[in-house]
Amino acid sequence: MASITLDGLAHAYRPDPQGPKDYALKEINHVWQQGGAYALLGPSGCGKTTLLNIISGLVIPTRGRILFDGRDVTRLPTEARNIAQVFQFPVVYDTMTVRQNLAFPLKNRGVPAERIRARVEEIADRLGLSASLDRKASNLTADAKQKISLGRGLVRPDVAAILFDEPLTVIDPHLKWQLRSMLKEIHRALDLTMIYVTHDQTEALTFADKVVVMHDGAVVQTGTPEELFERPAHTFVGHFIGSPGMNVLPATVEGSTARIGDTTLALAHAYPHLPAGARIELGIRPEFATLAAPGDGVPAKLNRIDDIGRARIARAEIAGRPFAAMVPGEVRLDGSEAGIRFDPRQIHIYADSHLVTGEAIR
Ligand SMILES: Nc1ncnc2c1ncn2[C@@H]1O[C@H](COP(=O)(O)OP(=O)(O)OP(=O)(O)O)[C@@H](O)[C@H]1O
Repeated sequence: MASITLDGLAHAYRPDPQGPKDYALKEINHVWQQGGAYALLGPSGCGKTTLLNIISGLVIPTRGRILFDGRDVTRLPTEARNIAQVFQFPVVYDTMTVRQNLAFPLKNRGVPAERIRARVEEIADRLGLSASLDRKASNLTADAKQKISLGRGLVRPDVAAILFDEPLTVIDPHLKWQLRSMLKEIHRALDLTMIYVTHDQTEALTFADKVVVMHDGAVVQTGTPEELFERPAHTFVGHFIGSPGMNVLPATVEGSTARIGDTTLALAHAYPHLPAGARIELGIRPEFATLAAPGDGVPAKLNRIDDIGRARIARAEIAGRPFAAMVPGEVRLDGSEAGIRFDPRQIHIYADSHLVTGEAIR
């Protein structure tokens, strides 16, 4: 296992990149700590695969270096990097048994037979494959085949890292949660550095200790699932994580007050140094905004109420912008006129999409 350092890494597919828009991956500096469980999360086209391919050696970056335990591997081919990869679709040898498939990466490296047997049985046990060890892989379901692929990625104890590229795509939805928790257990037990690429926030947040969120070729936040929820560093993180995502409204902020339309809100912090000319927005998660009667809080137009089982969510508009808020049991409204109360401690202020840290109010 190794720590992996991305040092000033950037990549453009075109040969003569001029500005940031020409880069599929904008400059990134990051350290994946040895033994960490990471997710690389972002929508399609944000640059996840490009970054994964740079780590695995399939793509040589336009700029910057990649270091494994301090050793520069930027120009080393995949075979020389000592990493394991698990892809979206199963990669198994159909003519081999499950046992032979799992043993393959170890046999290839000349590991003694007894150690292979013990390791294969351990990994099979952890993935729930023990009963099929001596069956031909060809007769198994797509789920079981993908478990074999995962097993082949996990079987070598000496890899620098294991890269998972959307590994649960073919897995039946009701088995996904089970495999995610298996992977988490395996991570805890085996001290492996794992990087898990996905566009699915549930997969990322349940698997990873640290999530790296990418947007438009750039890393916009790296944090624990709690940090991403409680303090989104970028409005994109607020939107992308959470269901529904964070509400974002244009606002005018002066000191410790914010104006939305004609309403003034008191903030829990002061913002005396907002950058001049920046686009200022206020963000608040639906969990911290509550539907209320007209005249209470910020005026809103209520469109509908969704019952999502654990809660009821008001779908409303504030100053013409969509806004989601919690519906308390006691609220009674006639028609669409409503108010929305904000918890001031949970309001975030953004300048040009980036979080601004407030100061204590004197
Ligand atoms: N070989 C390539 N040549 C040119 N442009 C590419 C190439 N591969 C990717 N791109 C572009 O680079 C950007 C990032 O793509 P990338 O595949 O890394 O994103 P992603 O987040 O992995 O998306 P997905 O989840 O759809 O695979 C996209 O705009 C894509 O069109």
